[in-house]
Amino acid sequence: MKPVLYFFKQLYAYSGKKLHINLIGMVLISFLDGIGLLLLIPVISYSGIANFETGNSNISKVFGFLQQIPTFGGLTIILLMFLMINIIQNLITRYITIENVKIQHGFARHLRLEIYRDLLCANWDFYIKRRKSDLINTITAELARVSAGTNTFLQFITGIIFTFIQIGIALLLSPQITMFVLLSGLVLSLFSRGFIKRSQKLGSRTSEIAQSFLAGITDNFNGIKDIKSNTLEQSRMNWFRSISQRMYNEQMEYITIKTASQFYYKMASAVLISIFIFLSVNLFNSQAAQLMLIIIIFTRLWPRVTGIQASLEQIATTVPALKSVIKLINESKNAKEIYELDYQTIQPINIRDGIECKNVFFRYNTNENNYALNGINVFFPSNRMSAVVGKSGAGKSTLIDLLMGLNQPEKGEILLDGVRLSKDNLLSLRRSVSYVPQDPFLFNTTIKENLQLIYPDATEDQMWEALQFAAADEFVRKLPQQLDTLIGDRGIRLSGGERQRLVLARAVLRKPSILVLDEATSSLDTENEAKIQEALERLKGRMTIVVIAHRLSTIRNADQVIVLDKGEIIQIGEFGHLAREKSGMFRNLLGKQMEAVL
Ligand SMILES: Nc1ncnc2c1ncn2[C@@H]1O[C@H](COP(=O)(O)OP(=O)(O)OP(=O)(O)O)[C@@H](O)[C@H]1O
Repeated sequence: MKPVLYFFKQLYAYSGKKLHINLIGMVLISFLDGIGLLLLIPVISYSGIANFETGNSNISKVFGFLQQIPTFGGLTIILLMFLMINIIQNLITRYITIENVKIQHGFARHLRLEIYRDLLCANWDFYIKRRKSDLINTITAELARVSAGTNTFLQFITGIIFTFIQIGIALLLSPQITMFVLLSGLVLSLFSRGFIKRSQKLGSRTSEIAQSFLAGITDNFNGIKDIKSNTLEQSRMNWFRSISQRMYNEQMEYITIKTASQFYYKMASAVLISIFIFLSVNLFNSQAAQLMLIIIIFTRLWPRVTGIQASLEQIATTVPALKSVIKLINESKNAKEIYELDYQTIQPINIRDGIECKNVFFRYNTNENNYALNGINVFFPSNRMSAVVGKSGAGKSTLIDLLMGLNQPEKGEILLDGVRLSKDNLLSLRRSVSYVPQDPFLFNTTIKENLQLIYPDATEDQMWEALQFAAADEFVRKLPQQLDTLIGDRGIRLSGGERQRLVLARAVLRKPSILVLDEATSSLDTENEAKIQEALERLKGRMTIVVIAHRLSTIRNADQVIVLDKGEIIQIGEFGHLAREKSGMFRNLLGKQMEAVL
């Protein structure tokens, strides 16, 4: 129940006045509905089907005034009232339906925006601990279920209000019959708790299957090349078949529970009404008028009771989705690192002396003993090129993630010109960094728009200059529409090297003061690598460059080379100097690469 309350509070905070107006509208409709129902009685009386005796009964008191009106006029008045009530009732119903949909979708949009903003503002650690497909699933499928749940919840409130007012009217007409219906409803609701529990369990399974489905599909298309080249189609098809079957079973189970509970209620209704009529006629000698009332009250009140039950079951299936959305909201809020998205006004940092790692320790999992970085002390001088090398898993990417403030040291500190890197200067640092990752990201749009992504105000001349720097101008000129050429999903229409050069051009376009390259030249041929090397050489005095390189030839001109092994710095110095250290790992790495080339 807690998650439902949480969302109700959120919904209330979001819709406020609108929800009040809707509630008043619902009360009005219920009253009008009740009056319409009451009017049926004199109509029946006039028609002569049954006679509601005058006297002391509640009904005769309500309709006593009608006796003053001549028969023909009375019926006309009643029918006109009936018509008016129906028109007003339907107009309000239409208004409320539209307003409820507005509340439902408006609330979903509000939640979506909030969650997306929180996700964008969450730190890197939040992302490395989660599957991307789970995040996608929560903000798409689970949120859609929450939105549908909001609708059910609004229906539930409507149901409750209607029921209470109908109960009031029914009590006015006949307290005994109403009490009987209510007691029966209560007894049945005790039996139906099982349905609600089963619905909730089913809802958890729905969430879990949807999560696995999206994760599997995402992996499938991300790894389609591997699937094709390793003939894994058959096994993927088997996986797909099995998860589709689970989805089918789950839908079938859902409909089985739903129809079972509805069947149960409808049968109970038929049995109860039969018993009641039987008892009324045989034991209490009720008249036609009373029997009419029994049927009217039963047929009006009972569907409300079953409607509430159906809404409760549906809300129960939504609870797991509510829980996972709440979890995501809380976790992303706890991982907040950006407090104001409009950070264009934040000035980039201009590093004068350099960036220093002082006794830095970092591990990905604080429950484990393994440190990815273990007591790192190093200085990256400004406007110089530093290269980080080491075997796979040595901690190179982790180190530059810390330099960019993506992760924070567990112990020790990162100093920018002597000032500790903290949340106060984090965005200034990020605004001065351009980063080229191992697996660079290109949008499925034109080259121009991909370049503008980093620097929206760039002129075409500046773009060509950046492309030339990255040795990418030649291939872009050869493309049919040059800068306006569409490059396909994630740049798939370009070769690996072309993609890398384009991303490099994008990185230098905004002339950052810090350029971080993670394996940025790994897909380049020797000729283009040499061009990049020259370009980096030209930039050396103008920006601080940090390069991770497996291909050691790229960093031949680096001002300092940092050799990492198992999270520790084991060598540091100039390329030539390290190359001459006979027992050093750098020479070893270099030797292995030379062997590979030969
Ligand atoms: N997200 C993560 N969660 C847990 N451990 C991680 C994570 N990323 C890296 N590690 C671990 O931290 C250590 C350093 O990894 P890192 O990626 O920094 O190495 P690297 O030198 O950049 O390797 P490579 O050259 O293969 O990219 C490795 O032992 C790795 O398994």
